[in-house]
Amino acid sequence: MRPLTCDFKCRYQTKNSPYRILMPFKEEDISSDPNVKLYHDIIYDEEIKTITDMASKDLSDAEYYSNGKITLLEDRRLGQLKWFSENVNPALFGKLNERIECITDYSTKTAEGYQTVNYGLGGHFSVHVDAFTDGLKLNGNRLVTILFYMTDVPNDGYTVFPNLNYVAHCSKGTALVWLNLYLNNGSINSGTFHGGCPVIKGNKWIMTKGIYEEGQHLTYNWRNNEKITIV
Ligand SMILES: O=C(O)CCC(=O)C(=O)O
Ligand SMILES: [Fe+2]
Repeated sequence: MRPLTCDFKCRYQTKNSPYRILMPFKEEDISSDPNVKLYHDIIYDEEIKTITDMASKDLSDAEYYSNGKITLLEDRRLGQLKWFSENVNPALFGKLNERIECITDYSTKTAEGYQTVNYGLGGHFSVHVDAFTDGLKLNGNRLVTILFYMTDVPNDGYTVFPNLNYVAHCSKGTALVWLNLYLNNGSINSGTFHGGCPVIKGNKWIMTKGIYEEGQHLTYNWRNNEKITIV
C-alpha cells in the first residue's frame, strides 16, 4: 500500500469555472510521473444506477487483446462488459463528458465510448498498459484513461500500479484519471502499467473511457510517431 508522504496533496479544484466554484471537484494527487489523480464523488449514485441497470441487460464476456488478436483469455481478464456510445443517453453521457473535459482539460470529441465492466467473484484484469503498443490508430493513441468506480469493494478488487507502488481502492463515485503517454513525444509511460486485482467478495462495477491524441493541441505531432515504443 502506498504510504502517505509530504508530496501527497488534495484540494477543492474549481478550474476557475463559476459552477465549480459552487461545487468544486475533490482532487487528490497520486503521482506526477505519470500524472495520476483521484477525483472523489465525481459520478453520482443515480447516474451509476442508470448505467449499471442499462449495462446489466446486455453484458458480454470481456475479451483480451494480445498479439494483434482479440480473444477470450480468462487467466488474463475475467469480467463482463458493455460499451455505450453517448447517443444511448445523451443527457447522462453528455454531462459526464463535460465533467471529464473540465477535470482533464482535454476534449472528448476524439474519445472512445464508455466501457462498463462488471467483475463477479474472481473477476480480474492482469497488468497491462491502456495505450496501444502496436501501431497508429485513426485518432492516435489513448492519451488519457478515466476509470470510474461504481461500487464499493472494501478489501479487494483494487486497481494496482506495480511500478508506482500504488493501489487504488474501488470506492463508489470516485474516478482515477491518468496520462498514458509522455506529453513531449507521445511514447508510453511504463509507470501506467496497471491491473485489476481479483474480486474476492461481492462484485465490482467500473466504467472506463479513453481520450485520444487527435485534436488535443499536443506539443508533438502524433501522426509522425510511426512506431510507438514502451519506454
Ligand atoms: O478493473 C480495474 O481496476 C482496472 C480496469 C482496467 O485497467 C481497464 O479496464 O483497462
Ligand atoms: Fe486498463
